[in-house]
Amino acid sequence: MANQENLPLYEKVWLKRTFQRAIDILILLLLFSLLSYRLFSINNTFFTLPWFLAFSCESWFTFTWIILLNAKWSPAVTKTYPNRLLQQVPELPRVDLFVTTADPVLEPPTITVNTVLSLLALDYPVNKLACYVSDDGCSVFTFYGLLEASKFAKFWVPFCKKYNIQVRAPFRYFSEVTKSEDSQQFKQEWILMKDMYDNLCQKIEDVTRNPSSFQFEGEFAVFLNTEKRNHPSIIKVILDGLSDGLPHLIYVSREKRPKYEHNYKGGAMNVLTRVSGLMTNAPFMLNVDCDMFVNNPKIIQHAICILVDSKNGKDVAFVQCFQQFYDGIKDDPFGNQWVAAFEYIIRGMAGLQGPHYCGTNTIHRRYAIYGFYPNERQYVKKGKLAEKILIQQFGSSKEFIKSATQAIEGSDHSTNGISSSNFIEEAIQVSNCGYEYGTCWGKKMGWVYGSITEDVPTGLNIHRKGWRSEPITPDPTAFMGSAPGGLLTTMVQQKRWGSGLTVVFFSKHSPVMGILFGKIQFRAGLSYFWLTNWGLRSVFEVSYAALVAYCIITNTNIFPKGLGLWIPLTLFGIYTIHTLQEYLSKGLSIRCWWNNQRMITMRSTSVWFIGFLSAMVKLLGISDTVFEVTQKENPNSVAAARDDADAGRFTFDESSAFVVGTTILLVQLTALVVKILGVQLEAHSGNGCGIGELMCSVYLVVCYWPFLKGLFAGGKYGIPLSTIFKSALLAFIFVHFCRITDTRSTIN
Ligand SMILES: O=c1ccn([C@@H]2O[C@H](COP(=O)(O)OP(=O)(O)O[C@H]3O[C@H](CO)[C@@H](O)[C@H](O)[C@H]3O)[C@@H](O)[C@H]2O)c(=O)[nH]1
Ligand SMILES: [Mn+2]
Repeated sequence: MANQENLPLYEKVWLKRTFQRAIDILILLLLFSLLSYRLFSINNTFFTLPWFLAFSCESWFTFTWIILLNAKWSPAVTKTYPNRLLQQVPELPRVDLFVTTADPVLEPPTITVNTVLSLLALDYPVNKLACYVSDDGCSVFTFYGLLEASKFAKFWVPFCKKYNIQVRAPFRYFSEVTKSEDSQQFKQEWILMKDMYDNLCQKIEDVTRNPSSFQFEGEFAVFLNTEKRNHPSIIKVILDGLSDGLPHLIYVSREKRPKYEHNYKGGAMNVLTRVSGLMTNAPFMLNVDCDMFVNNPKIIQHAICILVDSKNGKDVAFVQCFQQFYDGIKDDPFGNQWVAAFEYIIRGMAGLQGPHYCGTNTIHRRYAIYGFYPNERQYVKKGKLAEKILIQQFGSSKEFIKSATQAIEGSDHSTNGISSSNFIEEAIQVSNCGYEYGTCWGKKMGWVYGSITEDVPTGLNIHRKGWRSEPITPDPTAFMGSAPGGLLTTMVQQKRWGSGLTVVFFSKHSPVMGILFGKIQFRAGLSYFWLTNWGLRSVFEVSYAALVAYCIITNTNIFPKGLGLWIPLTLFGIYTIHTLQEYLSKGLSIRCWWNNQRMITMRSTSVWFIGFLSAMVKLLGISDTVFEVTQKENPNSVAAARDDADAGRFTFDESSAFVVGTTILLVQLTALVVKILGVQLEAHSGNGCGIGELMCSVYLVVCYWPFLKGLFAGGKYGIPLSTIFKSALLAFIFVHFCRITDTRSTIN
């Protein structure tokens, strides 16, 4: 006990994964052999378009493998010691809590209410917390829900603390029943709480069901005649942090006007940063999406261990918690629970400069968000910032500049001291559309604009200044959220990532620029490619899929024959065993592994490709991309939805998201039919299509099996005729193209 003061608040433990490293290397060697085979097979007959395509794609796959191998090479786990915190730190720092919501229909207010309740009940000194909710939907129902929730919180928070409840999001907590060993008094209070919670949900449900009968009076009057994309700033202090043993709770709906870009979530986060800067100005800020409730009430203490550690914490800009999901469908049919990716990639990045910023479940250092370098504070102090520069950087609000200066100078334990009477006035000013005009917000500091995956460039902008980040995985899990519940929602989300990440790849925030002109370490920058390449990757995967079909239809080959065929075969075999082993060793099932494998193939040959194309259209300045919010199920009905027969089944609609996938499938089917019927073209000089091409094509059809079933099924389980028609047309054009290019080469 005596020497507790010298003990670190957190430690990094390196993991040994010798076996996996060996397999990774083996796969790399096989990839190199395949490339060498290609090079050695160049001669007159082989230097053709298919050869060139195969060589480019395989070079790309090798490059991708190097990226992955590098990212996974030195995994680490970060361990935190919150018990030491209280002994070493005289006073815990303030933390501002940010929640974003954007649409009361796609994100039912009950979800946001539950997240907020779990935040208000955090195990952290109440006077050190303030919760800010950004509502991009400008919905009176969200506001109403929060207002009602704040009344319930007066009972809920003390109840959680009295009985040391772990899960403090009521919908989740009440989904379990009380145990027989619980005391009588507890049971009584439990029933009372449950009644109150049910009552709260009922009230919210009633108003959302009958929007027309809502009375826009008193507090709610400002919402009258507002439109989602055309309204003034609305800021309301719901809880003032002075009484009731509850943190501040502030509702913020920033101004929106049709002529102004609002920059989606990034814009909302920057407004929250400024509004909170005025009021509480905490040195640290937690940000969560509206569906990510707190599952471990001690999470802030864990994160603070890292951020205030005097030895190793000074250059940590943010602490990232894994995204984990509740009530996930069994065996992850849509591949959106990300268990393996987090385990292998994020842990790997932890051993480098740190994980990328995932957009939610993150505790940020305000100073880093303000665009400074890790050791810049000392210079700032000496130099005294000129007012003119501050206005250029932070905008014209004098009060905000005062607060920012305090944050920069590191007077962590003081608030800005703005009086509550002029707070609203100033807060409205900093959340107006025009405020950021001519400032550094969204460019050099804060949440970075320009991509619909705002999180990645924002994290890159921080890492390129030399900051590090740390992941934490406390037990119990820090936060839990809802994964997309269906195929379409998953595909829409993946399309957004494919598009947004491509834009990042080609922007000045790309990892290449970070390595060349910033302070991103080489290997950390390389590991970022794993993410920013998602869209780009699809171009090669789609080309390869097309190439295989082309070979079968025109009776040519790209794979070696005879002994040489063993190279791709071994590669495929070892890769399969390797990924399977990764899943099994994480306790995941074979089914889950397969579901993920086929989803990886499906998304990278369909929606990522659409995302890539839309990013190109945006980069060429033809049209902009839109952030499509992920549909969240009403928390009170999730469990029921999971039980119904639909859970995990593939359902389709007319969305363009399905056209590319259906085309890929039709093209492969055509190729296989051509082969089976024996109506291929005559092979040139004995180099006809072989077993390798056929196996690839069959593998693709197996991956696309749910689509194949969809071709024949009816109702929502079937692919709509219009989609099939569009895809058939595209497939026909492709097959026709194969035939004409081949005739030409025969004539030559
Ligand atoms: O104009 C907008 C659009 C979205 N959001 C909020 O952004 C969050 C994320 O949106 P969601 O539709 O849930 O996207 P997901 O694909 O589930 O989110 C992942 O990907 C996003 C970037 O694409 C990140 O911002 C998220 O943190 C990350 O969880 C939600 O709280 C939304 O309310 C806004 O505040 N304003
Ligand atoms: Mn989400």
